[in-house]
Amino acid sequence: MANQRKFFVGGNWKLNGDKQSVDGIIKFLNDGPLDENTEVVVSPPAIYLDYVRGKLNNNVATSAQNCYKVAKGAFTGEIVSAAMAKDVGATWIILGHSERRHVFGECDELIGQKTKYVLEEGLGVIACIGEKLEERESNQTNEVVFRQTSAFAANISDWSKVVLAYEPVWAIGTGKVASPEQAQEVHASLRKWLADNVSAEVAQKTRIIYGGSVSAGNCKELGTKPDVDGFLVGGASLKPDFVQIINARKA
Ligand SMILES: O=C(CO)COP(=O)(O)O
Repeated sequence: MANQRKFFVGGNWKLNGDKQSVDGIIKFLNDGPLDENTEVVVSPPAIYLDYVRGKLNNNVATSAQNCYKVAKGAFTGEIVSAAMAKDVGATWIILGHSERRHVFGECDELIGQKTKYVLEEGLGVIACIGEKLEERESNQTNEVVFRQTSAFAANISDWSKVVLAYEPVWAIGTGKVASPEQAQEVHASLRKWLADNVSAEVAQKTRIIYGGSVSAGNCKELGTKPDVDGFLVGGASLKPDFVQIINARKA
């Protein structure tokens, strides 16, 4: 029996775009057509969240790429809290992205605190995990992704608001996509981890999406795997190819 999980495709724009290019992305998303069976979320740089929400059709949700762990206060230079993202119409926050962990030094503890706060604000969390190349090569993939998932899980009371994004660091922005078998293997292990450590129901219902060099060319095959419930897309989400990725499961 096919699973009941709705396919989920997120576009993480990272630190890219200006009003002109953002208008181009909004146009191809509004023109679509987008598969109604796919939940679509785009994550512009925080400064464009309000602008994008104002122009984008309602069949695409918006997300911040990160946020601080409290709603407001004396945190000069922080760019967005979940409360502020919510105020401009966002419904999701990406947390624990590889670039937050490895470029900006965010640790599991801080990511966990952010997770708790975002869920308390009533927003969804796209919870990112993934191993580095040397960790994969020394057979530590499961150990790393289980540790990262566990730090999220300790702060999650309602898994219906969470999508788990497996993004192997070696595949991000490199053009080296995980094979469908590699993605399926880790996703299946993560689902088993959820069954063993959270509950069978959460394991069955939680979307586990794949990120790392997803393209119009490789999305269909990845999307045939039973535990791949969608994608988190970087570079290709800035191009019209993103529509093909959203429609990956359409015949
Ligand atoms: O980091 C990613 C999405 O969050 C993946 O980026 P790329 O699709 O550019 O490899």
